[in-house]
Amino acid sequence: MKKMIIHGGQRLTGEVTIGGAKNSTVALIPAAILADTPVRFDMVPDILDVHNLMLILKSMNVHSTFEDGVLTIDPTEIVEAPLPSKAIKSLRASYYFMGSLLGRFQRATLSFPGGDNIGPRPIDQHIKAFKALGASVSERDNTVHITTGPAGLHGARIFLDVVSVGATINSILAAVKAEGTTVIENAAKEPEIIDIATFLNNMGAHVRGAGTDVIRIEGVSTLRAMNTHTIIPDRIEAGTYLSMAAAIGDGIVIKNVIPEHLESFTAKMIEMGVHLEIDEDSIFVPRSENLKPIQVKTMPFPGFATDLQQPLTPLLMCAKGSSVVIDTIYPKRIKHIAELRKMGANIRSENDMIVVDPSTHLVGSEVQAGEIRAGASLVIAGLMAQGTTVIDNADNILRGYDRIVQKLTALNADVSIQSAATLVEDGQD
Ligand SMILES: CC(=O)N[C@H]1[C@@H](OP(=O)(O)OP(=O)(O)OC[C@H]2O[C@@H](n3ccc(=O)[nH]c3=O)[C@H](O)[C@@H]2O)O[C@H](CO)[C@@H](O)[C@@H]1O
Ligand SMILES: C=C(OP(=O)(O)O)C(=O)O
Repeated sequence: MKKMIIHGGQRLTGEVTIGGAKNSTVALIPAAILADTPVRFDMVPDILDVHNLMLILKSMNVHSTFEDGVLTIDPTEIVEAPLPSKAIKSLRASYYFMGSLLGRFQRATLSFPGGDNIGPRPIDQHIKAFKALGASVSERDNTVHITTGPAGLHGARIFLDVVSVGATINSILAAVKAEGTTVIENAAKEPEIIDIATFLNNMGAHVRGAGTDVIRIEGVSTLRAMNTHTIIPDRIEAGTYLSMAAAIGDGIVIKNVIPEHLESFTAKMIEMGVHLEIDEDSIFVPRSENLKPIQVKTMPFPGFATDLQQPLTPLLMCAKGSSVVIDTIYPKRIKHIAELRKMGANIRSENDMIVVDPSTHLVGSEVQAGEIRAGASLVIAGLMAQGTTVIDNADNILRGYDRIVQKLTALNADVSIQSAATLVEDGQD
C-alpha cells in the first residue's frame, strides 16, 4: 500500500479536466467480452481498477492495450478460465463478469467481489435476476457458480426489491443476448447505466429505457462494435474537485463535466452560498467565503450520491454552523470521521447521522484512507491543513481517481505518492 504526502495550506488555482467515469468504465470492460469484435473506448481513466480488470481479461486470453486514455479490448479469442481471485477481490465491479460471462458462455464461476468496505454490500438482487433469466446459482467456498440448462437464458420480468446500480447493470449484461424480452422494474437510473446501454446499443443491442426505472431488453444473437465508445465524465471525480475548489480554491475551472449529472450536488453547494458559474460542459468555482451550513441526505440518482458525501465534508467544515449528513444508502460509511478528527476536525457520528461543525484550523497528520471516498475527503482536508499530511493506504484513492497527483500539482498543490502503486500480481491467488 502506498502513501500520499500532502504539504498543505496553499490555495489552489487553475483548471482541471475530469476523466471518464470509473463506474462506467468498470462495467464497460466486462461488457466488452459480450462483443464478437474488438472494441475501443476513449476517455478511459488511468485508475488501478482498470489495470486490475485488464489482468482479469488477460486470464481469459482477452488481449487489451491502454495508452493515452484509449483502451482496446479484443475478446474474439476468449476462453473460459479460472479468474484470478486476488484481482477479482481488488474491486467491487468484478461482479459484472457474472453477467457478462453468463451472456457469453451461459455460465460463470467467480469468487465474491471486493471493493470498498463501506458496510454490508449483498448481491442478492443480482442473483435473483440471474435466476429469473433461467440460471441456477450456488455458492461454495466463497465462490459463486452460475449455470444454465441446454436452453440457455431466456427473457424474464425482473423486479428489483432495492434500487441497485450493480444489479441493474448485471441484469442488462446477462439479458442482452438472452432469447426473448426482459423487463427490469425498479431499475437504478444512474447516468453510468445509460452509458452501458449506449455502448451495447451501438453494437446492435436492443436496450430501451436506461435512465428510467423500467428497462426493456430484446435479446440479440450478436454484438459488433463499429466505432469507439467515449466514456461519460466522472461525476464523482467532478464533485470532489468542486468541493475542493470551494474549500481551498482561489478560482478553479472544472472542465469536461455534464452539469445535469451533478445537479443534486451543485444545488447543495449553491445552497451553501458558493457562486458557481455553470456552463455547458465546465463549471467555474470562485473563492468562496461566508458559507452556510446545510443538511444532506444521500439517495439513488438523481438524489445526492453516497459517493459524494465524504468528499463534501471538508467544505462543510468551512461553513459557519453545524451541517448534518445522513447516508441512507450506506449508513456506516463513516471511515473518514476518525481520521479527520486526528487532523483537528469537529466531526462526529450520532445514530447514523454525521454532524460536521466549523473546523477551520486543521493540522497535518498521519491518516488512513479506509476506502476511496474517505480517502478523497482526507486529500481535501490535507490540502486545507497547515503542515504535512501522510495518507496511508493511498491505493484506495488511486483505484478511482484518474492521475490525481498530476491534476493536483497543476492546481498548485504540493502532493506526491511515495512509490508507484502496486497491482495485484497476475494469476496469483
Ligand atoms: C462500481 C460501482 O458502480 N459502484 C457504485 C455502485 O455500487 P453497487 O452497485 O455495489 O451499489 P448498489 O446500487 O447495488 O447498492 C445500493 C444499495 O442496495 C443494497 N443492495 C445492493 C445489491 C443487492 O443485491 N442487494 C442490496 O441490498 C446495497 O447494500 C446498498 O445499500 O453504486 C453505489 C451506490 O450508488 C456506489 O456507492 C458505488 O460507487
Ligand atoms: C464505493 C465505491 O466504489 P466501488 O463500488 O467500486 O467499491 C465508490 O466509487 O465510491
